[in-house]
Amino acid sequence: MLSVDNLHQAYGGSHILRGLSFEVETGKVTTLLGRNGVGKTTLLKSLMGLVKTKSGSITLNGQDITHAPPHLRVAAGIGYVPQGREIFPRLTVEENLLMGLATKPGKTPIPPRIFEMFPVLKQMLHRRGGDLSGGQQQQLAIGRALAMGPKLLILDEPTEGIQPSIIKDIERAIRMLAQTGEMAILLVEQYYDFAESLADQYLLMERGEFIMRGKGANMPQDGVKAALAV
Ligand SMILES: Nc1ncnc2c1ncn2[C@@H]1O[C@H](COP(=O)(O)OP(=O)(O)OP(=O)(O)O)[C@@H](O)[C@H]1O
Repeated sequence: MLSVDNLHQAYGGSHILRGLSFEVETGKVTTLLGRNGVGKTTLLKSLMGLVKTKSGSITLNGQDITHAPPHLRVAAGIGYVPQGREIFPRLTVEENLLMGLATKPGKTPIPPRIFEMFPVLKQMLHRRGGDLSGGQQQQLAIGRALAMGPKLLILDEPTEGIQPSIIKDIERAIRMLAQTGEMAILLVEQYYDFAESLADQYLLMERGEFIMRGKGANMPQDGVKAALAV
């Protein structure tokens, strides 16, 4: 589905991503773990075309998108939930969700599944995004990314600063989305238990390189938690 080959990226003189290669499969959750500042967000930004790739390639469903601008990557089927959510605070919940449909023909309805998954968005449809709690905003950001029916859903630390009950709702939603078999999910996470519970495949990053990788089910025996804590 998504295939990344020998990806390098640098900010000015500082080399951030060092030869990353991996695949993300449809119907599966791939979890990317690593401590603060190792390059996780930079990798996601490279996948979205928000920072330039120095060398290597990014292929989505056989299409080379290494140098494609962000809007074409969205049109090609990548839904992105950025760190810190970045919803539009002055727009209503409904307007935020409609923004997610910008690549679709006018009058395309908001998929009802979003409201089934996150009923609070229906209840708060006409409230301003900025008036929602952090957890509700995270649900809104995920709903907005889902509106256009992505083939690849990328989530950057969706549990950051969120209360435990909403973390459970988000976990359930991600598992359900993977099980539909309609999309691949790439999840960046520092909250180990959440990451382990969802991962089909894991990648552990340290200073712009993968230092461990494997099946999600092997995370405990591979000692990923301890490696993260070092
Ligand atoms: N625009 C930028 N210009 C220069 N350096 C940057 C820029 N953005 C990030 N960096 C540096 O690149 C490195 C990787 O940052 P990145 O945000 O990708 O890490 P991260 O693993 O996502 O961390 P976190 O979990 O804290 O978000 C850090 O050393 C950071 O200071």
